[in-house]
Amino acid sequence: MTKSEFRYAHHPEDVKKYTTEDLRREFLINDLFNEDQINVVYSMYDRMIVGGAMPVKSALKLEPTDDLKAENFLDRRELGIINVGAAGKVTVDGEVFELGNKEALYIGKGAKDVVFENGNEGQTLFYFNSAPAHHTFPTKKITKNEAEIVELGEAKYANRRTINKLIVNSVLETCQLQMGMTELHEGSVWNTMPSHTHTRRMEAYFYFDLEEGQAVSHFLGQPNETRHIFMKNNEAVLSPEWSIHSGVGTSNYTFIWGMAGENMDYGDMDAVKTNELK
Ligand SMILES: O=C[C@H](O)[C@@H](O)CC(=O)C(=O)O
Ligand SMILES: [Zn+2]
Repeated sequence: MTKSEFRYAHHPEDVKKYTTEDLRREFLINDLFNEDQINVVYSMYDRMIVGGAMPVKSALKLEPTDDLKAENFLDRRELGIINVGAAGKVTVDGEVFELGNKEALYIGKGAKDVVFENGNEGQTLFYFNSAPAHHTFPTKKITKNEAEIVELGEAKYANRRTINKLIVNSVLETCQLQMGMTELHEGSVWNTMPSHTHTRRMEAYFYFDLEEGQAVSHFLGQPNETRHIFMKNNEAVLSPEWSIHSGVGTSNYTFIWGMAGENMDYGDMDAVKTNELK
């Protein structure tokens, strides 16, 4: 079963007036994993789809939603999946890909049958992002061994973190999707500081491996007009092209970032000086 939701894009002048409840309704995605269900949010930010699949008793087939008006989900799209749970498998037109925890799969445009299945080591949880695509690049599994890994931050700023660039153009070709996973080291709690915007691309963050009872305060908004959303484990948040996307946790955590838009240049960011944030 697939549950689908549609989200509009916003003008930053409107978002200035949003209450906590408005911000959460528009930007927070807090219902990604339900037993034997696929949940998708179709966003007007670069038509990015953010989703989660939790196969328990049965295998789950990725079905097109009404927003897609397509025969198959990937007729005009590409897909990036990262397993944030126990081992599971994804079958793409008959080809089986075993995905362990924190392993990724890129699926090119045109694949017809994408099926998610649980393994037998515990509960698998597949987080995914999908963007429009106009060319078919090969489907490929990516582990940390193939990833481009960058160490960032400093313990004295509580932001030591390992950036695993999994689905990026230095690792494999995609049309516009870029995805990766950033792991905060123990004792480090700040991500994406100094923060940045990139008007050429939207972004979605998905926070996981956050200890029970802890929270991440995610910051959004234009650099001179920021807001925050308190987030729990396994929740995602949409970041408009004009918004910063940074967070601070009450403990360490891991998050997945996914982007779609104009260019494929990971380094294309407009940095914001930390002491100029408002
Ligand atoms: O545009 C790039 C993204 O915001 C993230 O990759 C940043 C990030 O993971 C980090 O600094 O911790
Ligand atoms: Zn970014």
